[in-house]
Amino acid sequence: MKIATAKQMRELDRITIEERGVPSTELMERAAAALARAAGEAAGKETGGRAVCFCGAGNNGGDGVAAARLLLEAGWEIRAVLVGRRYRMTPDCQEMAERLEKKGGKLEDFTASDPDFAAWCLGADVMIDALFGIGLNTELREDAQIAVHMMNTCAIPVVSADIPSGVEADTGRILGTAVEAVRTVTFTLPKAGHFVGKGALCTGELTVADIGIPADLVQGQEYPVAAVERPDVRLPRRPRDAHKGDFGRVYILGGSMGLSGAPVMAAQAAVRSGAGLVSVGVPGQVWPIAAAKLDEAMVHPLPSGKEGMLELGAAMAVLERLPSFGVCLVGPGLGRSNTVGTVVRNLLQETKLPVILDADGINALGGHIDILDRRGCCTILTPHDVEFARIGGDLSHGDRLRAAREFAVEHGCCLVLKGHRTITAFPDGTAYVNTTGNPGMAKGGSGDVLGGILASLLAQGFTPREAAPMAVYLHGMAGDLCAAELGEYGMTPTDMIRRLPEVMKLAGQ
Ligand SMILES: NC(=O)C1=CN([C@@H]2O[C@H](COP(=O)(O)OP(=O)(O)OC[C@H]3O[C@@H](n4cnc5c(N)ncnc54)[C@H](O)[C@@H]3O)[C@@H](O)[C@H]2O)[C@@H](O)CC1
Ligand SMILES: [K+]
Repeated sequence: MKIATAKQMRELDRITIEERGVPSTELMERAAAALARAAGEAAGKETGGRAVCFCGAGNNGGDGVAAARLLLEAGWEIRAVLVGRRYRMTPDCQEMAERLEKKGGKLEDFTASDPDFAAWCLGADVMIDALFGIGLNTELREDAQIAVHMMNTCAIPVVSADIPSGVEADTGRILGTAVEAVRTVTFTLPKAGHFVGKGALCTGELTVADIGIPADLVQGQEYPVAAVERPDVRLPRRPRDAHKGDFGRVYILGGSMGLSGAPVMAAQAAVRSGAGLVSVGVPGQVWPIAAAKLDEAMVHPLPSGKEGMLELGAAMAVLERLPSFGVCLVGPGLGRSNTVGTVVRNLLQETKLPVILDADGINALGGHIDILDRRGCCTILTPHDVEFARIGGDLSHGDRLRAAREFAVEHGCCLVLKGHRTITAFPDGTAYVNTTGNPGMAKGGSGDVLGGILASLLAQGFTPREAAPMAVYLHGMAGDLCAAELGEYGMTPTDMIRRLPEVMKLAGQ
């Protein structure tokens, strides 16, 4: 699903109002209707409930005031409070306050210390958060912070208008504090803040309401960022006359003494996600272990030193084999040493094959990012935050989406920034945010499984743009199946590999 920026939303609203002649209050009424409906659903009541609406002075507040009126008309007891200055109210917010008064309601001033109001709130069925939407641009001030605190500390469901107040729409950063909603009703298109950063944790269940922005306008814009959801992932039916050569050859370079499981898991994941042939190169000392664990994948020993890590000669041995492969995954369990780093860098410089760099494969680029820059062919990096920092990624501003996109553009690579809501960014500045996965996947070995799935999809002929977001989604889906069956604590990456056939089957339907 496409994701719009706050700027794009403002522009869509503006054109609709100024050029298409749709009154802004009409848009607001539709937004309010969706909001009021969601509030009723969250409360489990169509009528007779009690709702508190916290409204800001901007148009997000206007949505809240209008929703309060709609609930009042539907037989609810409501209290709507203005958190902000009356003289700052936008014309549409004022208009909605007048419409509320005409129906016998009132937009009161929010008084944080009013015990009667607090007591009334405690008896509410639902709270509506309409403090700030896409217009939020600075940290919340004290009165707004108190209102957010009230919403977050009462055990009453909160429904947010457009985006939980306090969440920065384009980044998901929290500006001071933010509402933790059970539901968010956004308008026209979702925003990045619903999916990334802490904003993703505040959003609750997200619904997107059509408020009457003309479809041609919505479709006429380019949206560089999208969320990957179930309908976006579809595996084609395999040709009936296919043979194993049609589904590609994956080469995996990994393993070291003490890290023999990583290349094994990557290879098993590659096999389980459909690769035609999988070969694994590991240091000689690790070879008997890896070979004993792998049935379908073919394992061969590479020159290795005393510590069970690759020796310099490994680079040439691998390079001789690579021409018959479609993709090379470098890194799972390689370990860190100067020699390993040199082997990885030699490979990157010499092969024209698409390379996925994971784990210690990424670490080998620390201080040598020029090698990535000079690679004229496809390189996909799959770092977590620490690995990302080692190769110069900057997350200090808290905007993961921007960091990933900037890195991919600057270095001309595909970057898969792993974590909650993994981001996949491309050199043209586009990016995808994943929506599957759970904390049960935060275990050693999980990344090896992702590397294997990604290598497998690339070998099967999917382009990096197709393969990377899809691999991340399928990996998360396997994790979600495990969490549902086994729970987040006990599930393992090996369990995820076992669920891959089911995941691939579901994605093919
Ligand atoms: N006609 C339109 O443009 C529509 C707008 N809609 C709603 O309007 C929202 C956008 O409205 P606005 O642009 O008025 O902005 P908001 O209502 O999101 O924010 C209100 C205003 O508060 C000020 N502000 C920003 N940060 C602040 C802070 N920390 N403390 C105090 N004040 C702060 C800003 O000047 C901003 O304009 C959307 O999120 C959506 O909910 C919807 O009603 C649909 C139609
Ligand atoms: K809001």
